[in-house]
Amino acid sequence: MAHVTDYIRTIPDFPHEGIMFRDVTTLFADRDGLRLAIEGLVEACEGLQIDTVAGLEARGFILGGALADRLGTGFVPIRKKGKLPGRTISQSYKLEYGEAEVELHDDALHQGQKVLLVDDLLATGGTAEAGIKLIERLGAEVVACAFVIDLKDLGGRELLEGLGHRVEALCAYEGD
Ligand SMILES: O=P(O)(O)OC[C@H]1O[C@H](OP(=O)(O)OP(=O)(O)O)[C@H](O)[C@@H]1O
Ligand SMILES: Nc1ncnc2[nH]cnc12
Repeated sequence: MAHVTDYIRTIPDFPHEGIMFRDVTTLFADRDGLRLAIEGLVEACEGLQIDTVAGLEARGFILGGALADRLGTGFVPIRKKGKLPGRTISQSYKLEYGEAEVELHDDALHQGQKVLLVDDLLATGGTAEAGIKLIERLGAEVVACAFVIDLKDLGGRELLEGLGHRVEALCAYEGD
């Protein structure tokens, strides 16, 4: 039986020397691959009590929109700085190959709302942690963080679990 890793391409030295870039465009482009990813995430998150799905730009939008539809919720985008038109809150963070800032509309979530946070890939966990901070600053609660890929060597799972969060991932890479 096929696995999501069958559809994920590795491109060495992108965007910098030494980075093994796990490219999910080939997963998303294939109808069986995309379905495997969405079905896997639905299965991993089934039974969770959630009110909405939040996705991290950009690849988390592709998965998050489909997942929200399948789980019967709306979708809230957490965007890179300067993209959201309304009043925002923002959070800066470090990632495997740089620094960035993400934003959330300040009325996108409300007190007590239960949120599933989705992205394609967990590396250092910096992006997800920034997303969690934004969600929590609006008084909402992150019920779980779901990813297709866990880059185990980079410690993202330990970071998020250490903060008390449930982490779901469909596949892992280590030992690059
Ligand atoms: O766990 P971390 O170390 O934070 O890294 C993971 C993040 O890095 C990638 O996004 P990237 O910032 O490259 O943006 P993109 O999706 O817009 O390409 C990936 O899609 C995650 O969002
Ligand atoms: N190695 C990697 N491949 C793809 N996306 C990433 N985001 C952070 N690290 C990454």
